[in-house]
Amino acid sequence: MLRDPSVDDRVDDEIAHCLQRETPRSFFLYAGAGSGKTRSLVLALKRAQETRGHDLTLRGQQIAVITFTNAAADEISSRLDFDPLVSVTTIHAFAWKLVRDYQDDIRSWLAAELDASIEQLESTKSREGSKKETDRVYRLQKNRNLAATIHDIRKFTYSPSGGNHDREALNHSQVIKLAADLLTSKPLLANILVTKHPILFIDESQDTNKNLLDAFLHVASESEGQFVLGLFGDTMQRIYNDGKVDIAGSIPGTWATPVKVMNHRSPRRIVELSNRVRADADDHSQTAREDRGEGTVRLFIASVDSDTDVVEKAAAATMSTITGDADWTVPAGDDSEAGENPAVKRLILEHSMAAQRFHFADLFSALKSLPRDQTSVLDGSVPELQVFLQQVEPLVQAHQRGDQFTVARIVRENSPLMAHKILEAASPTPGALRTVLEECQEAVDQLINLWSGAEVPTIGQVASVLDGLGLFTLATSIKTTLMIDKLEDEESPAGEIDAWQRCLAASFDEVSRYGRYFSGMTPFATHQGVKGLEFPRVMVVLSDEEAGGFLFSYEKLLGAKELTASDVKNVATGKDSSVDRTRRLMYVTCSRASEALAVVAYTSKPEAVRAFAIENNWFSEDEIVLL
Ligand SMILES: Nc1ncnc2c1ncn2[C@@H]1O[C@H](COP(=O)(O)OP(=O)(O)OP(=O)(O)O)[C@@H](O)[C@H]1O
Repeated sequence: MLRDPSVDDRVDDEIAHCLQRETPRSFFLYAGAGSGKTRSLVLALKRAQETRGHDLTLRGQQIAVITFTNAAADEISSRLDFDPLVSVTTIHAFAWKLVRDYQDDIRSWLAAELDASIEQLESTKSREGSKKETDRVYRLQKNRNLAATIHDIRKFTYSPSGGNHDREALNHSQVIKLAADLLTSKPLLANILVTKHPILFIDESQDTNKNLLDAFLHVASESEGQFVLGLFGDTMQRIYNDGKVDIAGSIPGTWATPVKVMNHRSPRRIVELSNRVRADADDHSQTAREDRGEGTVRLFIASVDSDTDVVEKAAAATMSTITGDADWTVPAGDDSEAGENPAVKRLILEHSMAAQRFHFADLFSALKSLPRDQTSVLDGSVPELQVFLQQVEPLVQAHQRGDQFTVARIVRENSPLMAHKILEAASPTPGALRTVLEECQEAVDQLINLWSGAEVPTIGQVASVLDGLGLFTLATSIKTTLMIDKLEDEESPAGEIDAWQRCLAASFDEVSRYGRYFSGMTPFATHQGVKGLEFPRVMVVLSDEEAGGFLFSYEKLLGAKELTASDVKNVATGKDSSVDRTRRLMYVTCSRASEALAVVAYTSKPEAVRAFAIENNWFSEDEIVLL
């Protein structure tokens, strides 16, 4: 077995060769988890800076890099000392920069899109009065209005950070589709791309929008010898549906296809498990570095109806005993709960599983029932809750640690009461100001008083006190809910108010926990959210029942549940099946661990999962613990 850590250095040399002016060649890098793809990407850019920087700059050309997130773009730019030779952007920003000057083309494209959409909406009527039908009529009208006036729009706009809903603003998916369509249909635009950016790298290419990726592949094939398209990524880590299935199968024979084999992140046992998980999807197998050691993996199997706190605590304790690493458990005497042990990253499939484990489930399920777009609920930015998260919570905490300076600052900066009282005092003499401060202090005391009993107050109790005192500004929906509560309306109110009533009935602790979870201050992360990251101790929690989705099924992957007829059909026709998707997710999660890995599987058939794990050589008998 090859275990020389520098074995993949030749891959970097091969990529550097592809970038030379005399021998430009597109390439697709085959590289699995932890193989140092980012390092190879940055190294390639650095070499291009040295060999071609001067020449490209003279011609006003730039190397372009497309990343998956803004954070990744910043990281790469900073590693290159923000050299203007390299333009690093997300896909949306790149697409818009490419097309924004072609306003007439944008207009014709949008007009054609609208016509197609109108035609489709006209031919798909639903039942009169149904939500679907109301929605259809609304969209039809909106599209007809826009189509009728599109020629009056002087300039189309787009903002990668979103938020602009004006008539002339394009949305995220339109910008991607527009760029893809124009790149394939307008040779001029493709020429401009190639002239401006003779080298284009795409990071995380497996999750890059398939239409746009196909457009870049088209440009690369038309401009061979003048343009280098470099694809980085790992097909086994494709986790969004937007990505292109089987990129590897679309790579022309003229491209370079270097392969990295070393995993620099994980110890031998974890690399071996990742190889096994991957083996049924393709034949890429990795080698672990000698100096990463042996590492530990365990599969804990529990029945679906188990108490998750008990199971996961027991799994962590067992990991601690086996590895001799005390960080798997919270030390005795530490008052943080087991679920909050920051040393163990717990990977859950859905936010609701974190809500359950981190105790904000009542609030979260109430928020999820709000009849609105769920984006803010699922990223922690629900506007109505910000007063609790940004004002009440820090104020109470500052008070509890005796930091009156911070309490005063929060009130001064945020309280309408303070501003209002100062205005009321006709001439703000020092005496009048003192009175204002005393009144504010009284309001703060009343708020703090809610925490003096044995019980933490509910969100509703806090809101009610704020409402009465005017200390901080409450959102209208919360004020309305409080008012309805006061009226003691006999009829159960529907929809939004009902959801807010349930939110207000939750303990204030839940809102703090909700805030901490979404600001990344807990050990929980979702399976999809940890792409690209690594942690020493990882606990992967598999629980289809709790996740409640239909896209993934660990029960099917682990042999506890039969494939459905459509799964069988998908497999037979080479289509992506739920087992394929789940296997990729399992590969991503397990390969995050750099020291030890615990997989906790909740299943309806513990024995079947155990048999599957042993038969497929994922885990040996003594690596499996039935809980
Ligand atoms: N040649 C190398 N020598 C030493 N360490 C390396 C090397 N390449 C990468 N590493 C280290 O290995 C780890 C994994 O690297 P990196 O995160 O870049 O891999 P990746 O291919 O992007 O992984 P993934 O696809 O799993 O997110 C990092 O800690 C990185 O610092």
